[in-house]
Amino acid sequence: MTILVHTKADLAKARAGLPGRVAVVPTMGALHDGHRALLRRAKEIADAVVVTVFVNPLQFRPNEDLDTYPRSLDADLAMCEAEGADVVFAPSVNEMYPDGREGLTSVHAGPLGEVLEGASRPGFFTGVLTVVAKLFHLTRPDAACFGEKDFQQLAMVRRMVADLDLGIAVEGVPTVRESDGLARSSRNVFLSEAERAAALAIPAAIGAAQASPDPLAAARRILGAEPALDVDYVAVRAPDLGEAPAAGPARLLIAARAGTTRLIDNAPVVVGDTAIGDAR
Ligand SMILES: Nc1ncnc2c1ncn2[C@@H]1O[C@H](COP(=O)(O)OP(=O)(O)OP(=O)(O)O)[C@@H](O)[C@H]1O
Ligand SMILES: CC(C)(CO)[C@@H](O)C(=O)[O-]
Ligand code: BAL
Repeated sequence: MTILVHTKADLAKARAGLPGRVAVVPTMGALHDGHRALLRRAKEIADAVVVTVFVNPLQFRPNEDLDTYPRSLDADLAMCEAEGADVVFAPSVNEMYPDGREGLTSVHAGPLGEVLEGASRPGFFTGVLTVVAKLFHLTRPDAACFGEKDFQQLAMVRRMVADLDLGIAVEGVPTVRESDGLARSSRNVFLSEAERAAALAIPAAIGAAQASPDPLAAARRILGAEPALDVDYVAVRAPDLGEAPAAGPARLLIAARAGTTRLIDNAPVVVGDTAIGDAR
């Protein structure tokens, strides 16, 4: 049976009763099959699983979708129950930030926090890392599961855990997709039929990039052919998100807006592999 708690005090009591190794799955709720994969992985690598459900205001800019972000705690709880999670921590904003957010001590994200998502959403990674650090302290996990869909976030959490010697095993879970290739995302519910059709240019760009010795050009070509998609960035970087290699394994990362909905995706690619044909 899954225990639902809303306060840090009740979380501490529930945590004290958990046996063995504990894995945490931090989420913003509106759980879907991508989250389900994280819950299942957590179950495999630990004896007990804590899920956090918190739409963190600290990582939203004033013009972003904090107020409209989907919230569905009852359904989230049902999924956590079905997947055998032990505890769900769903705090209020006041519980997490009782002294408000002005002047809050925070985790500085470093240079990697300034590029890609960090360039498009200034302050985003400070907001993410600060709340993740708080959630780690509150849940005291041995392991934590994050999705590769948010690839830069996964890299930044790994970096924080290493730099601050947090001693938590960070587990990356591959991106779960719809049958047509679109990455599962809580924000997909906002897409109209036409926007959703346009969004398919993102997995199409990934497919073309993976089949080309010049992944960036191939992805740009596909994205550029979809006028209903407003591309924020398309980039090839090293697998650790450093500078792209001249040749060899790399990561393609895409962010684009379909209507007002911002979508991100990424995948492994190989730069300069002349053995693979270019799908023009
Ligand atoms: N399709 C997916 N496959 C694997 N992991 C995912 C997927 N979608 C989300 N996750 C992971 O779930 C965790 C919680 O993410 P979050 O609650 O923000 O969901 P989300 O679908 O990414 O929402 P949004 O896309 O609106 O930001 C993160 O570690 C995220 O990477
Ligand atoms: C890690 C996280 C739960 C922090 O709010 C959020 O960024 C998310 O859901 O990916
Ligand atoms: N999934 C990352 C959280 C966000 O977009 O705010």
